[in-house]
Amino acid sequence: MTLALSNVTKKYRDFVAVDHIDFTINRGEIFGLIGQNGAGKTTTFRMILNLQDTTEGEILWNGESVNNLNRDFLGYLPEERGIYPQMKVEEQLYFFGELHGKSKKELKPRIDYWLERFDLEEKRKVKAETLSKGNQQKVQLIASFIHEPQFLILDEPFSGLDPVNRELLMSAIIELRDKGVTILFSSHQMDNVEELCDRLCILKRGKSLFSGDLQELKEQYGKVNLRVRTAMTKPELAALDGVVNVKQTNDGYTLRLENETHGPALFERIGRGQYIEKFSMDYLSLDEIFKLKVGGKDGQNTPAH
Ligand SMILES: Nc1ncnc2c1ncn2[C@@H]1O[C@H](COP(=O)(O)OP(=O)(O)OP(=O)(O)O)[C@@H](O)[C@H]1O
Repeated sequence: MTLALSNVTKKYRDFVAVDHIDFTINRGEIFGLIGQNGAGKTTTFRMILNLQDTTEGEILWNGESVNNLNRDFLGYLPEERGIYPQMKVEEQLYFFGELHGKSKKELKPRIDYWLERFDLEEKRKVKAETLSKGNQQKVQLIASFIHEPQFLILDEPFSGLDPVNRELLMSAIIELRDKGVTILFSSHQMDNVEELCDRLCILKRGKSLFSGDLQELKEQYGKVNLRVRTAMTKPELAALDGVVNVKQTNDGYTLRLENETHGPALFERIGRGQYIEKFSMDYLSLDEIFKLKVGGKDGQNTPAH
């Protein structure tokens, strides 16, 4: 159950929206596709969904071109939300399940389960338009996988959700993954990508800047975030050897280092042999790496060591 993109390219006349990208997503994996607005994510989804042709390259599901497959193997939660406002919640879910060839009998227990799981049981008989935005989103998410697809594309599934619903969705997505569903996930909120994905692809203007393991990406940059609580002032910290910049936080300072080899010497200098309440060397967050990579000229920004 593998999705494999090789050399996938989409041109609109002379404009290259997706430029020779490659990645593979394995069964039971959540794979992140990230990039700024216009980077080519939706175009990539549309080619996987076979709603658009590739200009070059191929997209295979278990070794077969997606062009030759019936679309029932996949589910899609698009970024633009759309449910039928006049339809009742449960009618809506039956409708989407039946579109993919499932019977009412097959759908009933799944609909019961997911409405209960998403705290929507008492809303099942109400029209979708009367639901709050977050509840509409939960219904749309259920609709995207009610036919139990093997492969699921989730585009910004968390936008507009409160923290409790975010957690609910997070655990539902993990549950689907654990059942063996292959998931392609996109979000502009990097903390969500970081929490869910082990592997990812970063797009910039259609080109892949990175495709692979998130931990390996972090290791390329090293533990260059030093979080410290100290009586030293910001200018004093900024003047230390190996420190690129200093940010004050509500819990001390975060120092960006040239590279992690400066750690021991900084520990000596900042601690001065005294007890030190907080001194931790951390990897950059995905959000920080994304800004460095995508903000770099033509994506050529490389780690500082
Ligand atoms: N039908 C089209 N004709 C011409 N250009 C298009 C067409 N569809 C998309 N594009 C262009 O292709 C590029 C990639 O668009 P795409 O929608 O894939 O980006 P995205 O990464 O999904 O962005 P967002 O995060 O804003 O949703 C953009 O520059 C867009 O203007």
